[in-house]
Amino acid sequence: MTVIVEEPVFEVQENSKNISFDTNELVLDAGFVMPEPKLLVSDNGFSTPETNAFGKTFRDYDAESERKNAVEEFYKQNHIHQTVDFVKRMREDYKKLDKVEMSIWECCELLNTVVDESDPDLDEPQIEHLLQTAEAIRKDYPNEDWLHLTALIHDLGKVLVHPSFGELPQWAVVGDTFPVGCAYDESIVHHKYFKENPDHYNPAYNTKSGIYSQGCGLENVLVSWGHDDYMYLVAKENGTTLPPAALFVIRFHSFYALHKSGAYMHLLNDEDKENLKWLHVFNKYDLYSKSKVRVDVEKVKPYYLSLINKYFPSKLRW
Ligand SMILES: O[C@H]1[C@H](O)[C@@H](O)[C@H](O)[C@@H](O)[C@H]1O
Ligand SMILES: [Fe+2]
Ligand SMILES: [Fe+2]
Repeated sequence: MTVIVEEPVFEVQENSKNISFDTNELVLDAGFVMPEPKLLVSDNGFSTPETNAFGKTFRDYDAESERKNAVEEFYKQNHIHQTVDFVKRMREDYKKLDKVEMSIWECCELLNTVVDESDPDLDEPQIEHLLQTAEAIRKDYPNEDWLHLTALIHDLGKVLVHPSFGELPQWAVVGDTFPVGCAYDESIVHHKYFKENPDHYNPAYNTKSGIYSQGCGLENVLVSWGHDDYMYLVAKENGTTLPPAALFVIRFHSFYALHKSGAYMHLLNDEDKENLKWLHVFNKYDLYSKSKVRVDVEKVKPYYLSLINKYFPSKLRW
């Protein structure tokens, strides 16, 4: 599907500081010119902070903090209730997109009241996180406007907690995601609570590949239901012109067992492996831009409105 013009030169350097990126280009047969992420070391890039706004290291689910117990209780509920049946039901219902009609920006504004109970690193309203991520990535990738918009919208699916979107409980909306229908990898946060999930005892679902086959492609894998898959469906069904890598990033950005721990690689196909490179880039900004520093919404709004206009219809079905 993709034609590689130059050898990929991307590599992930987890612990590096002050890294920025340059790009080579990939040409898609669909006509979109897809850049290839390339890692360069420079002094101008986004530097990843050592600690979060609470003085702890990022994604430390065991550190004593004011958020620890609530986050653990969130994952307990999430791990007990995300089953194959539940995911299938949610996908069926939400792919109808019959709940609401609104623009992307209206949806961003709706997130100004939503605080994510699964997140040990942030207790700010979600609109802050969207803008912080987008502005951080924009500095390092000034020419990749599709990536700026991807960052702006990646968490919009969290509106599922809103009454007009079905008012789903947080365990069905936020938090890390993982495949259902096969064994839960040990690297998943608070893994022990899967013992209370009925699928854990189903022999069809509890082997390494479960109901899937080697290399089947993530497209064919059911992933726990939440804001990622929902926003992917919304973007795709409303005919976005964002490139495939953007849809992949939106759909799998919470799948930390894959993009951080390298689990479930046996389910990926070649296209997934290409797209994963952009997800690694994206994750750095998604995670480490979380802070108490606010973005001036009115100042940046015209820029993001122009991107929304470029890649989306003015009103979307949600
Ligand atoms: O708590 C967070 C939050 O819900 C994010 O939106 C999600 O993408 C992350 O995977 C998760 O760790
Ligand atoms: Fe997210
Ligand atoms: Fe995010």
